[in-house]
Amino acid sequence: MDAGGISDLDLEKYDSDEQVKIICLGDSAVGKSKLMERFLMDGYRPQQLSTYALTLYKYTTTINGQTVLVDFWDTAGQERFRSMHPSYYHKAHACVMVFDVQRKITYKNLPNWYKELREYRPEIPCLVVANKIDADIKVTQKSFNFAKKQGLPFYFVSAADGTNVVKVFKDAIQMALSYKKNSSDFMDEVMRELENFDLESKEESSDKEEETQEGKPDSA
Ligand SMILES: Nc1nc2c(ncn2[C@@H]2O[C@H](COP(=O)(O)OP(=O)(O)OP(=O)(O)O)[C@@H](O)[C@H]2O)c(=O)[nH]1
Ligand SMILES: [Mg+2]
Repeated sequence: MDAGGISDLDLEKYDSDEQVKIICLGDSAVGKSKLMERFLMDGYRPQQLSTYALTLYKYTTTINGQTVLVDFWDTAGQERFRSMHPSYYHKAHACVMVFDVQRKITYKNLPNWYKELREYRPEIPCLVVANKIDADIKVTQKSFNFAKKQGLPFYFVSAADGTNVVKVFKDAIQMALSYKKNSSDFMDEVMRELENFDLESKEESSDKEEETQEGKPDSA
């Protein structure tokens, strides 16, 4: 894999018709990287290491005779940070949100990830993915209602044996493309405008004003 240069992080490119950006969210160790690797290389190497930096996985496909370049964005250690840098969401066209069926807490955290996603990208398609079903196939009989409640597509998958992995990512690409075609540029325009504001000013105004010590003489 090429190391990639700074141009890989040039977000302007996502304005062109044939490029889409798909992000992946979810707690640490749910299998985000393994799912992408499975899809892209159609191989699976169990590995304990987690990814500590941003990884861009590049994928090229042809849809309706048109070449489409897909960038899958993967980042790691998300659990520790609880939230992502805004540029991770910027100009994303679809999101794959992953939890681990073997660890309930990763399912319980989905609403947090979803809330943050919607703060930055109110409209993009979001696919909910229950990973690691190979470890216990019976979990597919359990109901995970979060996706249904939010009206999101839901998939049982396994990066280990490949179940539904291609389906999820192909669907994600399709949805990203149709989002890009059909969404009015209006929302992106608004987001761009908002980003010109100092993001912190939002926080300041919602915080209670700190008491100021200024001008107070030291009491001796
Ligand atoms: N049994 C099983 N194990 C899996 C599956 N997918 C991933 N794993 C294992 O789960 C662990 C975490 O997988 P990663 O892909 O590194 O998880 P991640 O979500 O990218 O984690 P961070 O990079 O830390 O955010 C690894 O040990 C994988 O081998 C799966 O489908 N089934
Ligand atoms: Mg990872």
